[in-house]
Amino acid sequence: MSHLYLSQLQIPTQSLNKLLLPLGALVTSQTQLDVSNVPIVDEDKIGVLLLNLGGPETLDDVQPFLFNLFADPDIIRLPRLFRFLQMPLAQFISVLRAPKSKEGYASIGGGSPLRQITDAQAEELMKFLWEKNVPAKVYVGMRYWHPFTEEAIEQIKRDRITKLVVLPLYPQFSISTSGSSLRLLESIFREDEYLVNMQHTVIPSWYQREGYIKAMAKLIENELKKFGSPEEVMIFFSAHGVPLAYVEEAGDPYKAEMEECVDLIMEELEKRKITNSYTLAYQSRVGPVEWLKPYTDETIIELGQKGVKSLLAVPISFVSEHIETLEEIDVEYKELALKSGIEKWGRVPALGCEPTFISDLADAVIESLPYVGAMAVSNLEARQSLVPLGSVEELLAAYDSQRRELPPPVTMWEWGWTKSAETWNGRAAMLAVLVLLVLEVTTGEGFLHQWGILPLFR
Ligand SMILES: C=CC1=C(C)c2cc3[nH]c(cc4nc(cc5[nH]c(cc1n2)c(C)c5CCC(=O)O)C(CCC(=O)O)=C4C)c(C)c3C=C
Ligand SMILES: [Fe+2]
Ligand SMILES: [Fe+2]
Repeated sequence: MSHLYLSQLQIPTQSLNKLLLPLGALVTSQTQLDVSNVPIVDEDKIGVLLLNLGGPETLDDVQPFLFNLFADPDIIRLPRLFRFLQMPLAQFISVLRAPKSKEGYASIGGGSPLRQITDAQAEELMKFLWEKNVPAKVYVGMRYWHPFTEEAIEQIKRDRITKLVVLPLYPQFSISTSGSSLRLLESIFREDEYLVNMQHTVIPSWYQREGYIKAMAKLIENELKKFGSPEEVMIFFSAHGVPLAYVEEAGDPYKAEMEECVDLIMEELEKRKITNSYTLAYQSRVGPVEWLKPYTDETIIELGQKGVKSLLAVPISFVSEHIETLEEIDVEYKELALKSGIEKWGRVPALGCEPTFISDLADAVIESLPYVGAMAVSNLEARQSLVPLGSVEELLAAYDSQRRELPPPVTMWEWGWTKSAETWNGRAAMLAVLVLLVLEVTTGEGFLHQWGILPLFR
Protein backbone atom coordinates (compact mmCIF):
# COMPACT_ATOMS: atom_id res chain seq x y z
CA MET A 1 0.00 0.00 0.00
CA SER A 2 1.56 3.28 -1.01
CA HIS A 3 1.01 6.57 0.70
CA LEU A 4 0.91 10.04 -0.63
CA TYR A 5 1.82 12.69 1.89
CA LEU A 6 0.00 15.96 1.89
CA SER A 7 3.28 17.82 2.23
CA GLN A 8 3.96 16.64 -1.32
CA LEU A 9 0.72 18.09 -2.57
CA GLN A 10 1.69 21.74 -2.51
CA ILE A 11 -1.02 22.72 -0.09
CA PRO A 12 0.75 25.70 1.43
CA THR A 13 -1.12 27.00 4.44
CA GLN A 14 -4.20 24.90 4.16
CA SER A 15 -5.12 22.43 6.70
CA LEU A 16 -7.20 19.36 7.13
CA ASN A 17 -9.74 18.72 9.76
CA LYS A 18 -9.87 15.46 11.47
CA LEU A 19 -12.70 13.23 10.59
CA LEU A 20 -12.69 10.05 12.53
CA LEU A 21 -16.22 10.64 13.65
CA PRO A 22 -19.06 8.25 13.01
CA LEU A 23 -22.17 8.94 10.96
CA GLY A 24 -23.28 12.49 10.88
CA ALA A 25 -19.90 13.85 11.80
CA LEU A 26 -19.58 17.51 11.05
CA VAL A 27 -16.40 19.41 10.83
CA THR A 28 -16.11 22.98 9.72
CA SER A 29 -13.09 24.42 8.07
CA GLN A 30 -12.04 26.84 10.76
CA THR A 31 -9.49 24.66 12.53
CA GLN A 32 -6.10 25.09 10.92
CA LEU A 33 -3.95 21.99 11.17
CA ASP A 34 -0.41 20.98 10.37
CA VAL A 35 -0.85 18.59 7.48
CA SER A 36 2.75 17.66 6.78
CA ASN A 37 2.51 14.11 8.05
CA VAL A 38 -1.01 13.27 7.11
CA PRO A 39 -1.25 10.36 4.72
CA ILE A 40 -3.77 10.16 1.93
CA VAL A 41 -4.07 6.49 1.18
CA ASP A 42 -4.18 5.98 -2.55
CA GLU A 43 -7.10 3.59 -2.26
CA ASP A 44 -9.17 6.50 -0.94
CA LYS A 45 -11.80 7.74 -3.30
CA ILE A 46 -12.72 11.29 -2.48
CA GLY A 47 -16.14 12.69 -3.31
CA VAL A 48 -17.62 16.16 -2.90
CA LEU A 49 -21.37 16.46 -2.68
CA LEU A 50 -22.73 19.88 -3.59
CA LEU A 51 -26.17 20.45 -2.11
CA ASN A 52 -28.55 22.90 -3.69
CA LEU A 53 -32.22 23.70 -4.02
CA GLY A 54 -32.96 22.63 -7.61
CA GLY A 55 -35.46 24.29 -9.88
CA PRO A 56 -38.06 23.37 -12.48
CA GLU A 57 -36.51 22.89 -15.89
CA THR A 58 -39.77 23.22 -17.83
CA LEU A 59 -43.13 24.78 -17.07
CA ASP A 60 -44.59 21.28 -16.58
CA ASP A 61 -42.10 20.73 -13.76
CA VAL A 62 -43.32 23.77 -11.81
CA GLN A 63 -46.21 22.21 -9.87
CA PRO A 64 -44.40 18.97 -8.90
CA PHE A 65 -41.35 21.07 -7.93
CA LEU A 66 -43.55 23.26 -5.73
CA PHE A 67 -45.11 20.14 -4.22
CA ASN A 68 -41.66 18.88 -3.20
CA LEU A 69 -40.85 22.29 -1.73
CA PHE A 70 -44.01 22.60 0.34
CA ALA A 71 -43.83 18.94 1.41
CA ASP A 72 -40.60 19.84 3.21
CA PRO A 73 -41.26 20.19 6.96
CA ASP A 74 -38.40 22.72 7.06
CA ILE A 75 -40.28 24.99 4.63
CA ILE A 76 -43.79 24.63 6.03
CA ARG A 77 -43.33 24.06 9.73
CA LEU A 78 -46.57 22.67 11.06
CA PRO A 79 -47.23 22.23 14.77
CA ARG A 80 -46.50 18.62 15.73
CA LEU A 81 -50.17 17.68 16.05
CA PHE A 82 -50.85 18.77 12.48
CA ARG A 83 -47.86 17.28 10.72
CA PHE A 84 -50.05 14.65 9.11
CA LEU A 85 -51.43 17.51 7.00
CA GLN A 86 -48.07 18.17 5.33
CA MET A 87 -48.70 16.16 2.16
CA PRO A 88 -52.32 17.19 1.50
CA LEU A 89 -51.32 20.81 2.16
CA ALA A 90 -48.32 20.57 -0.16
CA GLN A 91 -50.58 19.24 -2.90
CA PHE A 92 -53.18 21.91 -2.28
CA ILE A 93 -50.79 24.86 -2.11
CA SER A 94 -48.63 23.71 -5.03
CA VAL A 95 -51.63 23.38 -7.35
CA LEU A 96 -52.88 26.82 -6.38
CA ARG A 97 -49.51 28.56 -6.55
CA ALA A 98 -48.37 26.91 -9.79
CA PRO A 99 -50.00 29.38 -12.26
CA LYS A 100 -48.27 32.38 -10.65
CA SER A 101 -44.93 30.59 -10.42
CA LYS A 102 -45.24 29.44 -14.02
CA GLU A 103 -45.64 33.02 -15.13
CA GLY A 104 -42.37 33.87 -13.40
CA TYR A 105 -40.49 30.93 -14.91
CA ALA A 106 -42.00 31.65 -18.35
CA SER A 107 -40.61 35.18 -18.16
CA ILE A 108 -37.04 33.89 -17.57
CA GLY A 109 -37.06 31.51 -20.51
CA GLY A 110 -39.40 28.72 -19.41
CA GLY A 111 -37.43 27.19 -16.55
CA SER A 112 -34.82 27.64 -13.86
CA PRO A 113 -31.15 27.94 -14.87
CA LEU A 114 -30.10 26.38 -11.57
CA ARG A 115 -29.24 22.91 -12.79
CA GLN A 116 -27.00 24.12 -15.59
CA ILE A 117 -25.21 26.62 -13.37
CA THR A 118 -24.72 24.15 -10.53
CA ASP A 119 -23.38 21.52 -12.96
CA ALA A 120 -20.92 24.07 -14.33
CA GLN A 121 -19.84 24.98 -10.78
CA ALA A 122 -19.34 21.28 -10.00
CA GLU A 123 -17.16 20.85 -13.06
CA GLU A 124 -15.06 23.91 -12.26
CA LEU A 125 -14.67 22.81 -8.66
CA MET A 126 -13.46 19.42 -9.83
CA LYS A 127 -10.90 21.10 -12.12
CA PHE A 128 -9.58 23.23 -9.27
CA LEU A 129 -9.36 20.23 -6.95
CA TRP A 130 -7.36 18.24 -9.48
CA GLU A 131 -5.11 21.23 -10.10
CA LYS A 132 -4.52 21.36 -6.35
CA ASN A 133 -3.59 17.67 -6.46
CA VAL A 134 -6.75 16.40 -4.86
CA PRO A 135 -8.32 13.91 -7.27
CA ALA A 136 -11.95 14.15 -6.23
CA LYS A 137 -15.22 13.55 -8.02
CA VAL A 138 -17.91 16.19 -7.54
CA TYR A 139 -21.62 15.32 -7.32
CA VAL A 140 -24.71 17.53 -7.34
CA GLY A 141 -27.66 16.70 -5.07
CA MET A 142 -30.72 18.92 -5.28
CA ARG A 143 -33.36 19.14 -2.56
CA TYR A 144 -36.51 19.66 -4.67
CA TRP A 145 -35.71 18.74 -8.26
CA HIS A 146 -33.40 16.70 -10.45
CA PRO A 147 -30.75 15.53 -9.88
CA PHE A 148 -32.21 14.70 -6.46
CA THR A 149 -29.92 14.16 -3.47
CA GLU A 150 -30.98 10.49 -3.45
CA GLU A 151 -29.75 10.11 -7.06
CA ALA A 152 -26.39 11.66 -6.19
CA ILE A 153 -26.04 9.35 -3.22
CA GLU A 154 -26.73 6.30 -5.39
CA GLN A 155 -23.95 7.40 -7.73
CA ILE A 156 -21.60 7.99 -4.80
CA LYS A 157 -22.24 4.42 -3.67
CA ARG A 158 -21.75 3.03 -7.18
CA ASP A 159 -18.43 4.89 -7.39
CA ARG A 160 -17.38 3.38 -4.03
CA ILE A 161 -16.43 6.77 -2.60
CA THR A 162 -14.67 6.36 0.75
CA LYS A 163 -14.34 9.97 1.91
CA LEU A 164 -17.06 12.49 1.26
CA VAL A 165 -17.14 16.24 1.80
CA VAL A 166 -20.66 17.66 1.92
CA LEU A 167 -20.81 21.26 0.76
CA PRO A 168 -24.17 23.08 0.71
CA LEU A 169 -24.00 25.82 -1.95
CA TYR A 170 -25.52 28.38 0.41
CA PRO A 171 -22.92 30.72 1.91
CA GLN A 172 -25.02 31.32 5.04
CA PHE A 173 -26.76 28.62 7.01
CA SER A 174 -30.55 28.52 7.30
CA ILE A 175 -32.90 25.87 8.64
CA SER A 176 -34.87 26.28 5.40
CA THR A 177 -31.92 25.66 3.05
CA SER A 178 -28.73 23.90 4.18
CA GLY A 179 -30.54 22.65 7.29
CA SER A 180 -33.24 21.01 5.21
CA SER A 181 -30.72 19.38 2.85
CA LEU A 182 -28.61 18.10 5.75
CA ARG A 183 -31.67 16.71 7.51
CA LEU A 184 -32.56 14.77 4.39
CA LEU A 185 -29.01 13.54 4.02
CA GLU A 186 -28.93 12.42 7.62
CA SER A 187 -32.06 10.36 7.15
CA ILE A 188 -30.60 8.73 4.02
CA PHE A 189 -27.30 7.99 5.80
CA ARG A 190 -29.02 6.56 8.86
CA GLU A 191 -30.65 3.81 6.86
CA ASP A 192 -27.72 2.74 4.71
CA GLU A 193 -24.93 0.48 5.84
CA TYR A 194 -22.45 1.68 3.20
CA LEU A 195 -23.03 5.31 4.06
CA VAL A 196 -22.94 4.75 7.81
CA ASN A 197 -19.40 3.45 7.37
CA MET A 198 -18.23 6.10 4.91
CA GLN A 199 -16.15 8.89 6.42
CA HIS A 200 -17.71 12.22 5.74
CA THR A 201 -17.59 15.81 6.78
CA VAL A 202 -19.95 18.74 6.32
CA ILE A 203 -19.07 22.38 5.73
CA PRO A 204 -22.25 23.95 7.10
CA SER A 205 -21.56 27.52 6.01
CA TRP A 206 -18.68 29.42 4.47
CA TYR A 207 -19.74 33.07 4.14
CA GLN A 208 -16.71 34.06 6.21
CA ARG A 209 -14.13 32.60 3.82
CA GLU A 210 -11.63 35.02 2.41
CA GLY A 211 -11.97 33.89 -1.21
CA TYR A 212 -15.73 34.24 -1.17
CA ILE A 213 -15.56 37.69 0.45
CA LYS A 214 -12.89 38.85 -2.00
CA ALA A 215 -14.85 37.53 -4.99
CA MET A 216 -18.00 39.36 -3.84
CA ALA A 217 -16.04 42.57 -3.26
CA LYS A 218 -14.51 42.34 -6.73
CA LEU A 219 -17.91 41.92 -8.38
CA ILE A 220 -19.23 44.94 -6.48
CA GLU A 221 -16.16 47.00 -7.41
CA ASN A 222 -16.63 46.11 -11.09
CA GLU A 223 -20.31 47.11 -11.10
CA LEU A 224 -19.68 50.36 -9.23
CA LYS A 225 -17.31 51.43 -12.01
CA LYS A 226 -20.22 51.34 -14.45
CA PHE A 227 -21.91 54.27 -12.69
CA GLY A 228 -21.03 57.86 -13.64
CA SER A 229 -20.24 58.80 -10.01
CA PRO A 230 -19.45 55.48 -8.29
CA GLU A 231 -18.94 57.06 -4.84
CA GLU A 232 -22.55 58.28 -4.76
CA VAL A 233 -24.02 54.82 -5.26
CA MET A 234 -25.69 53.10 -2.32
CA ILE A 235 -24.78 49.41 -2.12
CA PHE A 236 -28.00 47.53 -1.53
CA PHE A 237 -27.50 43.98 -0.22
CA SER A 238 -30.66 41.98 -0.83
CA ALA A 239 -30.85 38.60 0.87
CA HIS A 240 -33.58 36.01 0.56
CA GLY A 241 -35.84 36.32 3.60
CA VAL A 242 -37.07 33.70 6.04
CA PRO A 243 -40.02 33.94 8.43
CA LEU A 244 -38.96 35.83 11.58
CA ALA A 245 -39.97 32.87 13.77
CA TYR A 246 -37.17 30.78 12.24
CA VAL A 247 -34.64 33.18 13.73
CA GLU A 248 -36.41 34.34 16.88
CA GLU A 249 -38.10 31.12 17.95
CA ALA A 250 -36.22 28.27 16.29
CA GLY A 251 -32.75 29.80 16.57
CA ASP A 252 -31.82 29.91 12.88
CA PRO A 253 -28.34 31.56 12.64
CA TYR A 254 -29.22 32.91 9.17
CA LYS A 255 -29.71 36.58 10.11
CA ALA A 256 -26.55 36.77 12.24
CA GLU A 257 -24.50 35.10 9.50
CA MET A 258 -25.98 37.42 6.87
CA GLU A 259 -25.13 40.54 8.88
CA GLU A 260 -21.59 39.33 9.55
CA CYS A 261 -21.20 38.50 5.87
CA VAL A 262 -22.19 42.03 4.83
CA ASP A 263 -19.75 43.49 7.39
CA LEU A 264 -16.93 41.35 6.01
CA ILE A 265 -17.63 42.39 2.42
CA MET A 266 -17.72 46.06 3.43
CA GLU A 267 -14.42 45.64 5.34
CA GLU A 268 -12.89 44.15 2.21
CA LEU A 269 -14.23 47.03 0.09
CA GLU A 270 -12.77 49.50 2.54
CA LYS A 271 -9.35 47.93 1.96
CA ARG A 272 -9.92 48.81 -1.69
CA LYS A 273 -10.77 52.41 -0.71
CA ILE A 274 -14.46 51.92 -1.38
CA THR A 275 -16.47 53.44 1.44
CA ASN A 276 -19.92 53.81 -0.10
CA SER A 277 -23.03 53.82 2.05
CA TYR A 278 -24.79 50.45 2.20
CA THR A 279 -27.81 48.69 3.55
CA LEU A 280 -29.17 45.15 3.94
CA ALA A 281 -32.78 44.12 3.30
CA TYR A 282 -34.65 40.85 2.81
CA GLN A 283 -36.62 39.89 -0.28
CA SER A 284 -39.07 37.26 -1.56
CA ARG A 285 -41.35 36.94 1.43
CA VAL A 286 -44.50 34.89 0.98
CA GLY A 287 -47.62 34.90 3.14
CA PRO A 288 -48.79 37.34 5.81
CA VAL A 289 -46.56 36.18 8.69
CA GLU A 290 -43.70 38.47 9.59
CA TRP A 291 -40.42 37.76 7.79
CA LEU A 292 -36.99 39.15 8.46
CA LYS A 293 -37.00 42.94 8.14
CA PRO A 294 -36.43 45.37 6.61
CA TYR A 295 -38.17 44.15 3.47
CA THR A 296 -36.46 44.89 0.16
CA ASP A 297 -39.49 46.49 -1.51
CA GLU A 298 -40.28 48.81 1.44
CA THR A 299 -36.62 49.79 1.76
CA ILE A 300 -36.37 50.70 -1.93
CA ILE A 301 -39.38 53.02 -1.57
CA GLU A 302 -37.93 54.61 1.58
CA LEU A 303 -34.54 55.18 -0.04
CA GLY A 304 -36.24 56.86 -3.00
CA GLN A 305 -38.14 59.11 -0.58
CA LYS A 306 -34.90 60.00 1.21
CA GLY A 307 -33.40 61.19 -2.07
CA VAL A 308 -31.08 58.29 -2.93
CA LYS A 309 -30.48 58.49 -6.68
CA SER A 310 -28.20 55.53 -7.48
CA LEU A 311 -28.60 51.99 -6.19
CA LEU A 312 -26.53 48.87 -6.77
CA ALA A 313 -28.41 45.68 -5.85
CA VAL A 314 -26.26 42.83 -4.53
CA PRO A 315 -27.96 39.42 -4.25
CA ILE A 316 -26.14 37.86 -1.33
CA SER A 317 -27.81 34.63 -0.21
CA PHE A 318 -27.35 32.51 -3.29
CA VAL A 319 -24.42 31.92 -5.63
CA SER A 320 -26.31 31.29 -8.91
CA GLU A 321 -28.60 33.35 -11.04
CA HIS A 322 -32.16 32.18 -10.43
CA ILE A 323 -35.75 33.32 -10.69
CA GLU A 324 -35.36 35.81 -7.86
CA THR A 325 -32.37 37.59 -9.39
CA LEU A 326 -33.55 37.43 -13.00
CA GLU A 327 -37.17 38.29 -12.39
CA GLU A 328 -37.71 39.72 -8.91
CA ILE A 329 -34.60 41.94 -8.75
CA ASP A 330 -33.97 42.69 -12.42
CA VAL A 331 -37.60 43.38 -13.31
CA GLU A 332 -39.81 44.01 -10.25
CA TYR A 333 -37.39 45.80 -7.91
CA LYS A 334 -35.80 47.78 -10.71
CA GLU A 335 -39.23 49.01 -11.80
CA LEU A 336 -40.12 49.86 -8.20
CA ALA A 337 -36.83 51.73 -7.74
CA LEU A 338 -37.30 53.81 -10.86
CA LYS A 339 -40.86 54.62 -9.81
CA SER A 340 -39.62 55.60 -6.33
CA GLY A 341 -37.28 58.31 -7.60
CA ILE A 342 -34.08 56.28 -7.98
CA GLU A 343 -32.52 57.27 -11.29
CA LYS A 344 -29.63 54.86 -11.75
CA TRP A 345 -29.90 51.16 -11.07
CA GLY A 346 -27.35 48.38 -11.27
CA ARG A 347 -27.15 44.77 -10.18
CA VAL A 348 -24.16 42.66 -9.25
CA PRO A 349 -24.20 39.27 -11.03
CA ALA A 350 -24.34 36.09 -8.97
CA LEU A 351 -20.93 34.45 -8.45
CA GLY A 352 -21.58 31.48 -10.73
CA CYS A 353 -18.17 30.08 -11.79
CA GLU A 354 -16.10 33.11 -10.76
CA PRO A 355 -12.57 31.62 -10.42
CA THR A 356 -11.53 33.17 -7.05
CA PHE A 357 -14.74 31.86 -5.58
CA ILE A 358 -14.55 28.33 -6.97
CA SER A 359 -10.85 28.07 -6.14
CA ASP A 360 -11.69 29.04 -2.57
CA LEU A 361 -14.42 26.41 -2.43
CA ALA A 362 -11.79 23.89 -3.51
CA ASP A 363 -9.60 25.08 -0.60
CA ALA A 364 -12.55 24.72 1.76
CA VAL A 365 -12.97 21.13 0.59
CA ILE A 366 -9.27 20.36 0.98
CA GLU A 367 -9.17 21.90 4.45
CA SER A 368 -12.05 19.77 5.61
CA LEU A 369 -11.09 16.48 4.02
CA PRO A 370 -11.55 13.58 6.35
CA TYR A 371 -8.33 11.72 6.95
CA VAL A 372 -6.85 9.13 9.22
CA GLY A 373 -3.60 9.90 10.95
CA ALA A 374 -1.83 11.95 13.57
CA MET A 375 -2.34 15.66 13.45
CA ALA A 376 -1.57 18.78 15.38
CA VAL A 377 -3.66 21.87 15.73
CA SER A 378 -1.29 24.65 14.80
CA ASN A 379 -3.19 27.84 14.30
CA LEU A 380 -6.74 29.00 14.63
CA GLU A 381 -6.59 32.09 12.49
CA ALA A 382 -9.79 31.57 10.50
CA ARG A 383 -13.04 33.04 11.74
CA GLN A 384 -15.39 30.83 13.67
CA SER A 385 -18.57 29.96 11.87
CA LEU A 386 -21.72 30.64 13.82
CA VAL A 387 -22.89 27.09 13.17
CA PRO A 388 -21.68 24.79 15.92
CA LEU A 389 -19.79 21.55 15.44
CA GLY A 390 -21.45 18.20 15.99
CA SER A 391 -23.47 15.58 14.21
CA VAL A 392 -26.20 16.78 11.86
CA GLU A 393 -28.81 16.02 14.48
CA GLU A 394 -26.88 17.76 17.24
CA LEU A 395 -26.41 20.69 14.94
CA LEU A 396 -30.07 20.87 14.00
CA ALA A 397 -31.09 20.58 17.65
CA ALA A 398 -28.61 23.23 18.70
CA TYR A 399 -30.22 26.01 16.71
CA ASP A 400 -33.61 24.56 15.91
CA SER A 401 -35.23 24.59 19.32
CA GLN A 402 -38.64 23.71 17.95
CA ARG A 403 -37.59 20.50 16.30
CA ARG A 404 -35.37 18.58 18.64
CA GLU A 405 -36.71 15.21 17.65
CA LEU A 406 -36.67 13.70 14.18
CA PRO A 407 -39.86 14.49 12.31
CA PRO A 408 -42.03 11.37 12.17
CA PRO A 409 -42.75 9.98 8.71
CA VAL A 410 -45.48 12.21 7.37
CA THR A 411 -47.64 9.29 6.26
CA MET A 412 -47.95 8.01 9.85
CA TRP A 413 -51.02 9.13 11.74
CA GLU A 414 -50.17 10.38 15.15
CA TRP A 415 -53.04 9.02 17.14
CA GLY A 416 -55.02 5.73 17.34
CA TRP A 417 -54.25 2.54 19.22
CA THR A 418 -55.02 -0.31 16.86
CA LYS A 419 -54.63 -0.79 13.16
CA SER A 420 -58.29 -0.28 12.49
CA ALA A 421 -58.41 2.76 14.73
CA GLU A 422 -55.52 4.21 12.73
CA THR A 423 -57.35 3.58 9.50
CA TRP A 424 -60.47 5.28 10.75
CA ASN A 425 -58.55 8.11 12.33
CA GLY A 426 -56.81 8.58 9.00
CA ARG A 427 -60.06 8.72 7.10
CA ALA A 428 -61.61 11.09 9.65
CA ALA A 429 -58.54 13.30 9.41
CA MET A 430 -58.71 13.43 5.62
CA LEU A 431 -62.38 14.33 5.80
CA ALA A 432 -61.65 17.02 8.38
CA VAL A 433 -58.87 18.44 6.18
CA LEU A 434 -61.19 18.61 3.21
CA VAL A 435 -63.91 20.36 5.19
CA LEU A 436 -61.39 22.84 6.64
CA LEU A 437 -59.89 23.55 3.25
CA VAL A 438 -63.28 24.17 1.66
CA LEU A 439 -64.27 26.47 4.56
CA GLU A 440 -60.96 28.29 4.39
CA VAL A 441 -61.13 28.91 0.67
CA THR A 442 -64.78 29.99 0.74
CA THR A 443 -64.61 32.21 3.87
CA GLY A 444 -61.00 33.46 3.68
CA GLU A 445 -60.61 32.65 7.39
CA GLY A 446 -59.08 29.72 9.22
CA PHE A 447 -55.95 27.94 10.38
CA LEU A 448 -54.11 28.16 7.08
CA HIS A 449 -54.38 31.94 7.15
CA GLN A 450 -53.40 31.99 10.81
CA TRP A 451 -50.26 29.99 10.14
CA GLY A 452 -49.52 32.15 7.15
CA ILE A 453 -49.76 29.21 4.78
CA LEU A 454 -52.68 29.91 2.48
CA PRO A 455 -51.42 33.17 1.02
CA LEU A 456 -48.31 31.30 -0.16
CA PHE A 457 -50.06 30.59 -3.43
CA ARG A 458 -51.27 34.10 -4.07
C1 LIG B 1 -30.89 31.35 0.77
C2 LIG B 1 -31.81 31.24 -0.12
C3 LIG B 1 -33.20 30.84 0.15
C4 LIG B 1 -33.94 30.82 1.34
C5 LIG B 1 -33.51 31.22 2.72
C6 LIG B 1 -35.26 30.35 0.99
C7 LIG B 1 -36.33 30.19 1.88
C8 LIG B 1 -37.66 29.99 1.50
N1 LIG B 1 -38.18 29.87 0.22
C9 LIG B 1 -39.55 29.70 0.25
C10 LIG B 1 -40.42 29.54 -0.86
C11 LIG B 1 -40.05 29.42 -2.20
N2 LIG B 1 -38.77 29.48 -2.69
C12 LIG B 1 -38.79 29.31 -4.06
C13 LIG B 1 -37.71 29.34 -4.92
C14 LIG B 1 -36.40 29.60 -4.54
N3 LIG B 1 -35.91 29.78 -3.26
C15 LIG B 1 -34.55 30.02 -3.30
C16 LIG B 1 -33.68 30.29 -2.24
C17 LIG B 1 -34.07 30.38 -0.90
N4 LIG B 1 -35.27 30.09 -0.35
C18 LIG B 1 -34.19 29.98 -4.68
C19 LIG B 1 -32.78 30.16 -5.17
C20 LIG B 1 -35.32 29.72 -5.45
C21 LIG B 1 -35.44 29.69 -6.95
C22 LIG B 1 -35.02 28.44 -7.63
C23 LIG B 1 -35.16 28.60 -9.11
O1 LIG B 1 -35.93 27.84 -9.65
O2 LIG B 1 -34.56 29.47 -9.77
C24 LIG B 1 -40.13 29.12 -4.47
C25 LIG B 1 -40.59 28.82 -5.90
C26 LIG B 1 -40.62 30.01 -6.76
C27 LIG B 1 -41.87 30.79 -6.50
O3 LIG B 1 -42.97 30.29 -6.72
O4 LIG B 1 -41.74 31.94 -6.01
C28 LIG B 1 -40.93 29.21 -3.32
C29 LIG B 1 -42.41 29.09 -3.23
C30 LIG B 1 -39.91 29.71 1.63
C31 LIG B 1 -41.34 29.55 2.12
C32 LIG B 1 -38.74 29.87 2.39
C33 LIG B 1 -38.55 29.90 3.85
C34 LIG B 1 -39.27 29.31 4.71
FE1 LIG C 1 -37.05 29.86 -1.54
FE1 LIG D 1 -38.37 32.46 -2.82
